[in-house]
Amino acid sequence: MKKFLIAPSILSADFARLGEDTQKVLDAGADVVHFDVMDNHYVPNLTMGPMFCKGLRDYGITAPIDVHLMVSPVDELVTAFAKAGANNISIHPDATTHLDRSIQLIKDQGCTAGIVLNPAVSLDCLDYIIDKVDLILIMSVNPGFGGQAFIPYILKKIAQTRKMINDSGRQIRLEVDGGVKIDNIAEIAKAGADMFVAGSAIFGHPDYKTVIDAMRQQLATVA
Ligand SMILES: O=C(CO)[C@H](O)[C@H](O)COP(=O)(O)O
Repeated sequence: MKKFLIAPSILSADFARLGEDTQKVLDAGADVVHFDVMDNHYVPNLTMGPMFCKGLRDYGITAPIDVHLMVSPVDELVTAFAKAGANNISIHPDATTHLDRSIQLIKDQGCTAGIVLNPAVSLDCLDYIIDKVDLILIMSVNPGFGGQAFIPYILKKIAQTRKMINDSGRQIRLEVDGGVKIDNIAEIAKAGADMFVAGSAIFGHPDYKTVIDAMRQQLATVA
């Protein structure tokens, strides 16, 4: 298993050329496609549905697609995104009435399952669900928009989550999303993250490879 994964958020990609831009960021060395789904209900923005995910597969994108559902309710879209080619689907505990059932639904659809915690949402539910998830996504901005600043108190939350994962003895990815840049990625990794979503930092630069290489150089300094 690769130690660190870089997952560009295509929320910041060129939507008029989504397939081409996604392939370009993968060719530049990205590991995973991070796919942000917003419903203008759970979050105040509206983005992409399952047809976009299928469109990327039809275009020829073969990399893992990591779907972050910022929607409520979740279950119908879980099924639709699994059919559309998602590999991982992550959901917010406060967006579904029956979290355990929704996590099981993701797995029954053949995907890995992630749980996402907004900045001020407690880690408490992990006590009950950690044995069933493959990924924990810690939001380091309030969800809804790219280009926001990393919230500093999240570093402590990442460290607390890392301890819970290590104590569980399970292989669980610890993903961080929001305000990840070249100059803070090492600090976020030192706190315990091993998967990094970056939207504006990568797609806002004219040369994606330069940013991804610089991020990997920073990660190489972390033991
Ligand atoms: O989920 C998100 C927002 O809800 C985005 O993935 C996230 O904000 C990444 O964008 P950036 O790297 O520009 O902060």
